[in-house]
Amino acid sequence: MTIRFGLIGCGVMGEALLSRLLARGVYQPSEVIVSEPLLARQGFLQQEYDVTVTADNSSVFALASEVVFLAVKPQVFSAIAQELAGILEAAYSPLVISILAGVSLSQLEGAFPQLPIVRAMPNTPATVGAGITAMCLGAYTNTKHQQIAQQIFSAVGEVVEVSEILMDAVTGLSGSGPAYVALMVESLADGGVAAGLPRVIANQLALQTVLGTAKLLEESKIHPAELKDRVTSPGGTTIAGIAQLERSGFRSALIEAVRVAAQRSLELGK
Ligand SMILES: NC(=O)C1=CN([C@@H]2O[C@H](COP(=O)(O)OP(=O)(O)OC[C@H]3O[C@@H](n4cnc5c(N)ncnc54)[C@H](OP(=O)(O)O)[C@@H]3O)[C@@H](O)[C@H]2O)C=CC1
Ligand SMILES: O=C(O)[C@@H]1CCC=N1
Repeated sequence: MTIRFGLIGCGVMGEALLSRLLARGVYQPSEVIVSEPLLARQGFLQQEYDVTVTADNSSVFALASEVVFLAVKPQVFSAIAQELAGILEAAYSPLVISILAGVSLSQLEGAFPQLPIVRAMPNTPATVGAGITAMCLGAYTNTKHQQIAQQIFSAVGEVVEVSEILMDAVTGLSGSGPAYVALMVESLADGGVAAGLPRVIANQLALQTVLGTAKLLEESKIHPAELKDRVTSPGGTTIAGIAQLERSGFRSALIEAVRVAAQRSLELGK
């Protein structure tokens, strides 16, 4: 079978995408080639997913007919672009999808001249099919490329299309956001332990509180402020907790976290 999908860099996000694409049957293992530098990691990926594995990024470009998906760290982007520059003319003209934080369409189009490019920002809940991806389309893309990217990211969750100028803000919010939420779950559980709960129970209560609240907001479509008001009894426990959160700058901390992460995304592309 022809190789249709090439993945350059199969770490946390690459593997999350790969496993779901295979599980959903978007690509068959025989249609996929993956490049990874470490022998041990190559062995694992080959065994686990039965895909073709290589250490040579140029083979990915030479063999993948439909999509080349870049999932390396932004810091190695220029090295990879240099490495691939020589082979681009001889290869197919695959759709290049990049999930590299901060790396712009113009940088990608400079590295892969005339190729259709999609810049995207998924997030780690993609691993369980509950991610959200924002994407924007490069100058050489057409409807078919848009559909391919939609199909790939739909396999791991929701997809929104945004203009490129918003991609750094997306990165600061939904790209990095799972880490903020994980920190919150951990801290809520720690608070429970501080208040006397056994750790296992505290972890379960914290996780389900975040999950349940997200589900309630999603299904009821009520504004978060309204939900907060519904929980907050006059003179009760919740308003005491909220007053403390406000004294500690909780909202401002989250607003600044997203803003600073967006700024960092912008810097990573420089
Ligand atoms: N983690 C996240 O939540 C998200 C990450 N992203 C973006 O996804 C990209 C990947 O992030 P993440 O998966 O977390 O990072 P990882 O470090 O987990 O994955 C990157 C992988 O690329 C491999 N690699 C390194 N150099 C090369 C090379 N020259 N050729 C091929 N493969 C190489 C690494 O191998 P080794 O480890 O041996 O160096 C590693 O397995 C980043 O650009 C990031 O901005 C986007 C959305 C969310
Ligand atoms: O921390 C990072 O740079 C990457 C991008 C978004 C999530 N992780």
